[in-house]
Amino acid sequence: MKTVKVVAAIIIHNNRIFATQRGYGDFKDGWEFPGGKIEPGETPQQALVREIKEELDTEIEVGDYLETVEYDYPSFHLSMDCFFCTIKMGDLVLREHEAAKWLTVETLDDVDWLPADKVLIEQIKRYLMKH
Ligand SMILES: Nc1nc2c([nH]c(=O)n2[C@H]2C[C@H](O)[C@@H](COP(=O)(O)OP(=O)(O)OP(=O)(O)O)O2)c(=O)[nH]1
Repeated sequence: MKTVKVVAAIIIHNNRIFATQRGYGDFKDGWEFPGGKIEPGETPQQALVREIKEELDTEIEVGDYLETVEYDYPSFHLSMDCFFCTIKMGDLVLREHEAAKWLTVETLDDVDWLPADKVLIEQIKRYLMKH
């Protein structure tokens, strides 16, 4: 099975996390962390800065690494590096996503996360409670 290498931004602001809803494709309407595929020659951090600029017209600072999610979808294996990020400049304009929400520890479970993301949610809650 082919492996798709992805990087995802857990954007944090005032103790809230930015979740986005996919606007197209196989996972349309699922909720995710913004990001995308790492291109050849890029570090995960460089890919993340590029993706967030493209998708949300915003410059981010990539901070703490959380974990790499390994997940088998029916047609590919996903390997997704996840980093906490903060906003340097920009207003998170939705250029590709159909919706977005700022979620708190209490509301993090309220959206329908993509299957691979579910394992991350408990960890993010713990992180938010510690910081
Ligand atoms: N960005 C992101 N992708 C995720 C998450 N969870 C998850 O399973 N994925 C999957 C969905 C996609 O198959 C892949 C992300 O790649 P992508 O954002 O470049 O996907 P895409 O379908 O838009 O691909 P493309 O049109 O650019 O080829 O990872 C997540 O939290 N964030």
